[in-house]
Amino acid sequence: MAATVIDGKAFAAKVRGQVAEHVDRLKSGHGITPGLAVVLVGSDPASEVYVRSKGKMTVEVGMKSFEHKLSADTSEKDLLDLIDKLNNDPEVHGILVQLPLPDHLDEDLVINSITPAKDVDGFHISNVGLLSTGQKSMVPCTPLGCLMMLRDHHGSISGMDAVVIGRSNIVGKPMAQLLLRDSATVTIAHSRTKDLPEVVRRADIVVAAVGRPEMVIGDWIKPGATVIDVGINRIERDGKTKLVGDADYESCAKVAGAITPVPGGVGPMTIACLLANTLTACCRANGLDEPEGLTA
Ligand SMILES: NC(=O)C1=CN([C@@H]2O[C@H](COP(=O)(O)OP(=O)(O)OC[C@H]3O[C@@H](n4cnc5c(N)ncnc54)[C@H](OP(=O)(O)O)[C@@H]3O)[C@@H](O)[C@H]2O)C=CC1
Ligand SMILES: Nc1nc(=O)c2c([nH]1)NC[C@@H]1CN(c3ccc(C(=O)N[C@@H](CCC(=O)O)C(=O)O)cc3)C=[N+]21
Repeated sequence: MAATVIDGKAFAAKVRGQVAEHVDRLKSGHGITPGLAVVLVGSDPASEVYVRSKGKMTVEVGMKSFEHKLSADTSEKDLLDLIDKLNNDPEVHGILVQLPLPDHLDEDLVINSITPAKDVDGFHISNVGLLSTGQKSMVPCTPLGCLMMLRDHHGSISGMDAVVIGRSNIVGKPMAQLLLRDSATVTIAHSRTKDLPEVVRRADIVVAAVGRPEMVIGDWIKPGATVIDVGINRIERDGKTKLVGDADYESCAKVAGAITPVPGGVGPMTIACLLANTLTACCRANGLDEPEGLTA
């Protein structure tokens, strides 16, 4: 049986529709417009495309979008000054600093200078600590998007065996925390994991966040398992540039019960969750009820 394709693009459109309804209500009922500031340092073409599409969708759901493009040689002080300004700007409810930053900038220092309440990426140490202790926090967008799709597909993931491949601070680790919070039995695999195929074969849920094109193959997948493919890799094939995930879609889809495609899976959900987090941040900042179903 071929796997069910989890349509992240359609799901993301639905989430953005819900966000837009809430934004409407905030505007008409309270005279408040949520605002998202995105900071891009340097001119990586892939990042520029991504920042532009975020800006477009931010405006589409009725929010204010503030884009700050800084040159690649921006000093740490100038970047920190900008973040300080955004931290204190009442029109800005969410701040995202596009990663990775150029090498001369200290990523941890920069991220931790964002006011936790405006940290819509959920990368600030304070949000990381809150999430891992089960307290209310800002939840990282990519893992949140993955969790929404898993909950939607399975109803509950309680008691399921989940393997997360990758242990980065932005995807792997927060993903594992969220799966654990929903009572999955979680294994985190990484480059030092012994016999990765065997570890993956035990999983009812496989989240691939490795950054290696089509590394996870069908032979590793337990029949009927759900494959969530976080990978975004641009590769050359037949003289064309192509976007592929960290899972080999063709072979995995033959064995899995459900799978997310690339493009059209986790990526669009990430942006939808960024908008949902901005809405949540705006509601919290104004002492209003948080939108239901849009937070973890
Ligand atoms: N769809 C979306 O919205 C997003 C997609 N991405 C994509 O997700 C992927 C992962 O991103 P990110 O977490 O930032 O990547 P990182 O490079 O920060 O982390 C990759 C992780 O994969 C592990 N790894 C690398 N090679 C292997 C291997 N051969 N076997 C097992 N584990 C391995 C690394 O292990 P170790 O720690 O031991 O080095 C590391 O923990 C990328 O393709 C990225 O483009 C990222 C963010 C958002
Ligand atoms: N502070 C920070 N937060 C991030 O969340 C963050 C970041 N930095 N740096 C880069 C990564 C990557 N990322 C993506 C989000 C959406 C798509 C996405 O929408 N992808 C489309 C395709 C886009 C295309 O065609 O290029 C899809 O998968 O369908 C991709 C990648 C967020 N990241």
